[in-house]
Amino acid sequence: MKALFLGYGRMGSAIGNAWREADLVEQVIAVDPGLPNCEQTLVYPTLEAVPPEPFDIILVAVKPALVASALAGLGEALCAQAVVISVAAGIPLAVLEQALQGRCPVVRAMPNTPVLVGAGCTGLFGGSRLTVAQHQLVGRLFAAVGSAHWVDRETQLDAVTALSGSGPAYYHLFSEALAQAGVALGLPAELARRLAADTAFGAASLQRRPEADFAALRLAVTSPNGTTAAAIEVFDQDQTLRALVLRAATAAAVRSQELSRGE
Ligand SMILES: NC(=O)C1=CN([C@@H]2O[C@H](COP(=O)(O)OP(=O)(O)OC[C@H]3O[C@@H](n4cnc5c(N)ncnc54)[C@H](O)[C@@H]3O)[C@@H](O)[C@H]2O)C=CC1
Ligand SMILES: O=C(O)[C@@H]1CCC=N1
Repeated sequence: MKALFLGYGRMGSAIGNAWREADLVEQVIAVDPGLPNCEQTLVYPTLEAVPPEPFDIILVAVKPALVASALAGLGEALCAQAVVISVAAGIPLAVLEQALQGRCPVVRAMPNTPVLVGAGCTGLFGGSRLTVAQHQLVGRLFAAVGSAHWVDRETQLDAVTALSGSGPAYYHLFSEALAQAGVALGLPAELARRLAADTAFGAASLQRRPEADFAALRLAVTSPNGTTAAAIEVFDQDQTLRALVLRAATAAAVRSQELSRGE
């Protein structure tokens, strides 16, 4: 299987490298005017420079404002047999289909950066022209680099973006804050960083067990009148943390909706 990537920055290269390392695609070719040739990926500066051979998958991973123009330049020779996948936040199927003028079926995907280590999660929504075989292929491709989840309504992708698309950054911010707190409490910076990362990994591993209940996991750490209770009381005072998380996720979803209106 051959894959063409339009845009090979952080998200494009994370997916392309992961698919190639998992042997899901035999050849990855990218178009990216901002990159030199990568070690295992042939990178062309423009679409016109790509030899006119058909691809099975064409994944567009440019910034949302550039998606329509990047797709408009896709010639019949490249996309005659392809499924086009857009990972761009907010850009609606209707805009993607219009840019392609019906040349191929389209899927919207909202992955996240942990696809790079096979631990991503991706929300998917397919257009009406997608065949059952193509639906299965796209699901398999994203499941192979984490988990893949089809949503029923396109608008749900705004919530997926706010939760798991942007979500890794929330956890990284929390780890930054926790490591800084460790240093403030007297630990060497490297030890604080390591403890924060290992704690995030350990807690996530417990959360991913079948039937895991997040509240029960929290209570299992929280001895009555103990150290955790003292910290949780600060986080949960007047629902502070939960209210903040809701505000932050809502801001991300609203931004996704704005992007869909071209704002
Ligand atoms: N970074 C993330 O965690 C996630 C990003 N996304 C989406 O992925 C898309 C790309 O985001 P990032 O990878 O973070 O940005 P990025 O800036 O790292 O990558 C974008 C790449 O597109 C290239 N580019 C610009 N114009 C181009 C053109 N006309 N043709 C081909 N390539 C072109 C740039 O040189 C750059 O390397 C965005 O639409 C974003 O919404 C989706 C999920 C997660
Ligand atoms: O911040 C962004 O717009 C992109 C989409 C989800 C994660 N990064």
